[in-house]
Amino acid sequence: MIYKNLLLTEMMLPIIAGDDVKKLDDFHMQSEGISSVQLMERAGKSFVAWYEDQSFSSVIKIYVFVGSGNNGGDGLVIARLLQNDQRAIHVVCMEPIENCSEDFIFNFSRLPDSVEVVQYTDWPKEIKDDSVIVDAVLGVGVNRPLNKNYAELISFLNTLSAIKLAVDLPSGLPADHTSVGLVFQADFTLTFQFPKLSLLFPEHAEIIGKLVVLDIGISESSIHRFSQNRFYLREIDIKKHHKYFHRFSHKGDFGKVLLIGGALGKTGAINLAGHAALRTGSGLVLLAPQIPDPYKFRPIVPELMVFGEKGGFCFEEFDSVAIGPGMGLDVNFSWFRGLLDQVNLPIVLDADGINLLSKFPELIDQLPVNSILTPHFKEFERLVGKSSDHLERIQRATDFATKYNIILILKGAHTLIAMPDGRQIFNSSGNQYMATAGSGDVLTGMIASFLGQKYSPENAAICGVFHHGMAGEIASQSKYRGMIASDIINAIPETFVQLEVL
Ligand SMILES: NC(=O)C1=CN([C@@H]2O[C@H](COP(=O)(O)OP(=O)(O)OC[C@H]3O[C@@H](n4cnc5c(N)ncnc54)[C@H](O)[C@@H]3O)[C@@H](O)[C@H]2O)[C@H](O)CC1
Ligand SMILES: [K+]
Repeated sequence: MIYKNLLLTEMMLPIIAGDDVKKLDDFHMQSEGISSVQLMERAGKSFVAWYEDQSFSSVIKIYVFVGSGNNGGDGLVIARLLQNDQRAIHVVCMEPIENCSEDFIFNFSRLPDSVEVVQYTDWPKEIKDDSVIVDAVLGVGVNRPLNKNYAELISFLNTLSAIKLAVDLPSGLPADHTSVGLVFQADFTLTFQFPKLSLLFPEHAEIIGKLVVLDIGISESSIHRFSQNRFYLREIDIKKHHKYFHRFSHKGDFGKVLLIGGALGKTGAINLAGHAALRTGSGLVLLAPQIPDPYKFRPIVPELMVFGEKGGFCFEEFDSVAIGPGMGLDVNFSWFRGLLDQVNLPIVLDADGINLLSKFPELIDQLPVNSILTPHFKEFERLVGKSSDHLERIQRATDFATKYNIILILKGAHTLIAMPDGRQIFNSSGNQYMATAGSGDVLTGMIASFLGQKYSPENAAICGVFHHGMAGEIASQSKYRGMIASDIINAIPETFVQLEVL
């Protein structure tokens, strides 16, 4: 355990390396006194429990493809548990049974006669579109490129429009790094206990489909023994990162936020950030648009105030400051350096605030400790250079966060929060509909709001990222691809209601 200052209860679900899964299973089995067959049974059961809840559970034909290891063993448990009078289950084995793992062989012997079994080499390669395909060929044990039969099978399955489910990992996908080869293309990936790192990579979006993490009863304390520095942020983690207010709390406790940005033509950005800050609970929000006559600026809602005074910002009057949304790059170096010189509390830096750091890298060192940077991939690339893949990108994010003692939020699907102590936290909330103009400005406003409410920078980052994703999920339930950033803002209050953070 490398983060000794954190209690187990303060930590999130660790994402452990594929190579450690076997060690984790062994440790768990020893400490809980259960056998590997029992653990495999739990994996199969959790898969089937999920399956029976899906709209496609009424499909009659199910094909289960099994490899020689324990992923294949899981497939056999699934085949047995799915079997009933209404369904026809076909198991296709990639290897001769005698070459398979012990637990595979045991579960093979438990298959009921009603399950039809065929060797891949004898299989006629026919599947109707109204079938379900369960891919239990390879899991975390994949250790070499696919041979001819495996490649042929996966290429064929990928052409079909049947519903495709991957057990633990889409076959062929390595657990911890980017795939370069052929991989099963799933509609759903049902992964056991914790998401494997590669399931969080944008390169694999097309092959993972919808990601579901199934609990198979391995305790978090067992998983923590193998934890390195990667965690998965889920709904159950959020409550403990929040502050609570009481009847006697006053406007000051909820914080006074200053948002600097909004050049001509881009004032919407601070409007969105400001509105989001209010909806996140800020007491007072002032917008400082970077236009010739700030008092001509019309805030999006009357609760927003405008900061238009000449002669400096008096940062000590504010509980939090965010710089960047819509600010533009037409900013002079000494003005920007002056801002960073004056401010002595952690700030949020977004968009053009980050682009300015790329333009004037000598200012990176001037960021107050624990400041929060929220780049998307392109802004991050401008800051640190191109990464060859997501694995390299997240490493660079961590290097940056530790080197400069800041929190770096790398926005995207499964947004990464890179902490200055080296932890990498991957977010679970959010969806594709959030990729819309102004979504990032909303996040900035939310994080600035939590900072202003005197959350620690770490908690402000965690709560901001999670609530933002959750608000996106809520808003998209009725808007789908027509969702806009303002819809995300309007859904923020509902996130607090659903999480019972009141
Ligand atoms: N705690 C858990 O998450 C549990 C996971 N379970 C499942 O077990 C697999 C891992 O099983 P393992 O036997 O270690 O590996 P695989 O089944 O993925 O594959 C190993 C098998 O395949 C051969 N192989 C490797 N690469 C290739 C290739 N390119 N082509 C052909 N064959 C290949 C290798 O030689 C082995 O023979 C995990 O993913 C879960 O699904 C447990 O059931 C419960 C606990
Ligand atoms: K699989």
